[in-house]
Order: sequence, then structure tokens, then C-alpha cells
Amino acid sequence: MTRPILPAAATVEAEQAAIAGGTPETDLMENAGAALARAIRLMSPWRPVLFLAGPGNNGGDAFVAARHLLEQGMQVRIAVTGAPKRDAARWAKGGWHGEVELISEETEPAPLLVDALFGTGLGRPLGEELQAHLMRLAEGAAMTIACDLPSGVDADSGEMLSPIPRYDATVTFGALKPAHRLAPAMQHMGDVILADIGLGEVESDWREIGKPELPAPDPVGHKYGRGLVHCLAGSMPGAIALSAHAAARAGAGYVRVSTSRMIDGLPSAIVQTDSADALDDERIGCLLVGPGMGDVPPLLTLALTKTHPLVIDADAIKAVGEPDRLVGHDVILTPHEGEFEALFGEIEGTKADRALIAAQRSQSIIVLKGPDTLVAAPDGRLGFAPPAPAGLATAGSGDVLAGIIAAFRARGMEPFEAACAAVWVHGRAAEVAGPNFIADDLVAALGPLS
Ligand SMILES: NC(=O)C1=CN([C@@H]2O[C@H](COP(=O)(O)OP(=O)(O)OC[C@H]3O[C@@H](n4cnc5c(N)ncnc54)[C@H](O)[C@@H]3O)[C@@H](O)[C@H]2O)[C@@H](O)CC1
Ligand SMILES: Nc1ncnc2c1ncn2[C@@H]1O[C@H](COP(=O)(O)OP(=O)(O)O)[C@@H](O)[C@H]1O
Ligand SMILES: [K+]
Repeated sequence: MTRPILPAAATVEAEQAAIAGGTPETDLMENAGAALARAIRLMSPWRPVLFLAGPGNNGGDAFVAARHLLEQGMQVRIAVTGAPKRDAARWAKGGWHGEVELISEETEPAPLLVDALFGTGLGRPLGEELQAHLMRLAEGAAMTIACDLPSGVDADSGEMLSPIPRYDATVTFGALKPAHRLAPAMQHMGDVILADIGLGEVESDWREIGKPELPAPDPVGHKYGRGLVHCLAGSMPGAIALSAHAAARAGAGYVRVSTSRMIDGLPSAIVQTDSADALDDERIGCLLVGPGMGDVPPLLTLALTKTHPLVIDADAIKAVGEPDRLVGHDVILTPHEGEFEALFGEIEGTKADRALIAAQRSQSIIVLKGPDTLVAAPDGRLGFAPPAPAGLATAGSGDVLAGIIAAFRARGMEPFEAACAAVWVHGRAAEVAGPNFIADDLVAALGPLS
């Protein structure tokens, strides 16, 4: 199962629906606090804990968790910003019979800090003083855990409204929020643990990308049944060579490259051809254009005269011109931010909003790459990549991703599913490849993952 992701307003709606369905808000908070306490005990069964509790329900969760931990014999302190302002939070505070400190210079750090100052209700940057206390107390702790979200993070955009520490873990409730998987906030979250608090099955078109189920080779199938990927080489053939190699290692049964001159270093299993007819082969499961295309826009034009499923990457994205040129074609586009802006211009909104608007305009699957890669479909589905090693910021790693997508598409996967699966495999290949890998090492790591 992939984990659902809900923006802050939709989270409130899901909570309201549960309340309307007969689950009191205090039950949701009890479940959230109990889950937070369980996560704390699993991660750190003995460290004395300091909870920082804010005025809203995020702070309420802290009072519930603190009660559970105290009952289990742990050393627990709570420091607050002031009195609770929400009914459920007042109820939670009422169940706490220990002392309550006011957050100040006098507040001593503890080995484990739990930040329950603000969650989805954060509306503005933390005040300077409070922010300084948060930093100081986090620095003084051996381990830090955020309740729902690190305080200072905008739940929907992943922006940091004020600086936040780096947490070891973040425990969230019901569904992930976009910020758990968007930069820059995602780099501060540590492990993101999702707790069930009784909202029932959370429905969302937005999900974290999980381990894919890749189609197994048909035991009586043939090479074309496993997918024929056809690549168009341009003026810098090294890039398409990486893509073609990646497609082959990602399980395509046949990989072919159209090129006017022999490309050195390609495995012999990859066929090189200069025949124009090769493009009319009906067995082509996916046509890939863009990596190393250079300034040769006719290659994209040629690709768009064919009806094969397409992956359009790199230089070819910039050559598209107008997004509606792609409408009516079966396209997966794989821009990084620069290529995205070149094609779609500046679009207002969060990264999630922008990816979805671009998918609508082009009627294509958009893989908007970066440390927080998103996969958007015109029907509103949105996949958020789990964190991947920053070593992926290396020349040619995007070419490898394009090749994997083409292989999965040619193997018969639906375009959105193929793109999500490829993003997942690409990230795991980077983990397997170890530190300081080059794009070729990513290709070598693909076999066992695909
Ligand atoms: N609503 C529910 O049913 C549930 C909510 N839960 C928790 O409730 C949280 C959301 O609670 P709230 O909506 O009360 O929001 P928060 O607890 O995030 O905080 C909102 C409060 O802080 C104030 N505030 C916002 N930004 C501030 C700033 N920079 N400086 C000072 N004050 C600021 C607001 O005016 C408001 O009073 C979630 O993150 C989650 O932890 C959980 O208990 C599960 C159930
Ligand atoms: N800091 C990062 N953390 C994780 N992944 C990253 C990071 N930076 C880039 N990536 C990933 O690396 C790949 C780079 O692709 P791209 O920008 O097209 O590079 P190139 O053109 O050199 O191949 C993308 O899949 C992107 O999501
Ligand atoms: K918090």
C-alpha cells in the first residue's frame, strides 16, 4: 500500500467527516497522542522527554502522549507557549496531572525533545524568541521528534516559514501532508511515521510512491512482449547511450537506437540502426527522444509524427514550444525545474499545484524532477517520491531515469504507473550504488531492482 497524502484543508475535512460519523474529536486526539507515545517508546525507550506544546491541537497531542509516557514510568516534562486555545487541547491538558512549565530561557533541555508547538495550523513564522528556544532545546537534545510537522513548516508547500532544526523522526496522523515529501522541509523530517487515528480509509489521489509491482516476464513470452524501446540519438550520443543501457537493464526485451554514426561503448545487445523505416515498427512499445538531442528539433518533430507512446526528456522538452502541441499524443515528460519553466513558463502555486496544472495543459504525464520528484497525471493523480540520495545530482542520472521509464512503459505499464515505478527504482538504485556513484553505476544497479 502506498501512503495517502492530504493538504492541510483536506486533512481537516477528513477529521470533520470522522467527527460527523460519530468519532469525537477528543478520540482522534487520544489516538494521535497514544500513537506519538508508542513511536517515542519504540525509538527511545528510556530517555527523559521534554515536550514543547503550542496553543492548538498539536499541543493537545503532546499532553496525551505525555500522560501515556508518564503512566509507563518515563521521565516527562511539558513546556508550553501559554494556555490551550482549542477545546480538544483543553481536554487533553485536563488529563495531565504533572507540572507545566512556560517556555523561557530557564527551560532546561532534555535528552529527547518532542516538538508539538504547531502542526497543520501554522499560519505565520514562529516569533523570534520561540524559534530561538526551539533551536536551543533541539541542540541540547540527543534525539528530536516532531509531532505531525516540524514547527515552522508550511504543510502544503514544504516551505519553511522560519528556520527549523533537523529532526530524527516525524510522527504524522491519518495521512502524510505534502510538506513531508517536498523540499526544503522534507530534508528536516527524519523518518516519517504515519499513525492511524481512526479516520478510516483515507481517500486521496495524492500518494507517496511505494515499491512497484513490476510485471513478471511471461514464461512463454518473447523479447518483443517484454517491450521494444526505440531511442533517437542526437548530437551528443553519450546521453542516449545511458538511457538505452538503462532501458535494457530495466527489463526491456529489445532496445534499439536510431543513429547516423556508431555510438561507442554501447553493449552489443543494443541494436544501432540508421534505417528511417525502423521508426515505423509497430512493435515499438515506447519511443524515447531528448537525452543528448542537442539543438536538433526535427528529431522531436519526427517523434511526434509517430503514434508510439513517447518519453520526452531533456533538450526535446525545450523544443516542444507550446504544451498543447502534445495534446492527443501519449506522452511522459521528464523536466527538471529549468526545462519545466522553459516549456510551461512561471506557474503560481506549490510544486504540487504546478505539476498538476502542467499535466492538464499538456495532457501528459509530468515527472517534475528534483530532490522532491513529483509525478502528475491530467486526471489529478499525484505521486510524491520518497527521499532519494542527493548523489543523484550527477550528470546523466536524468538520462538513466528516462530509460527506465521507457522500459516500464514498453513493458505495458500504464503511463502514470510506469513513471512512478521508474522514479522509485531510480531512487533505490542510487541507494544501492553507494557514495559518489556516476550515472553508469546507477545502470549497473538496476538489474536486481527491475
Ligand atoms: N483536528 C483534529 O481532529 C486533530 C488534530 N490533530 C493535531 O492538531 C494539529 C492541528 O491543530 P490546530 O488546527 O489547532 O493547529 P496547530 O496546533 O498547528 O496551531 C494552531 C494555533 O496556533 C496559532 N498559531 C499559528 N501559527 C502561529 C505562530 N507562528 N505563532 C503563534 N501562534 C500561531 C493559531 O492561531 C492557532 O491558535 C495537527 O497538526 C495535529 O497535530 C490531532 O490531534 C488529530 C486530530
Ligand atoms: N538533491 C537531490 N536529491 C535526490 N535526487 C536528486 C537530487 N538532485 C537531482 N536529483 C534527481 O537526479 C535526476 C537528475 O536529472 P537531470 O536534472 O535531468 O540531470 P541530467 O540532465 O544530468 O541527467 C532526477 O531524477 C532528479 O530527481
Ligand atoms: K510540531
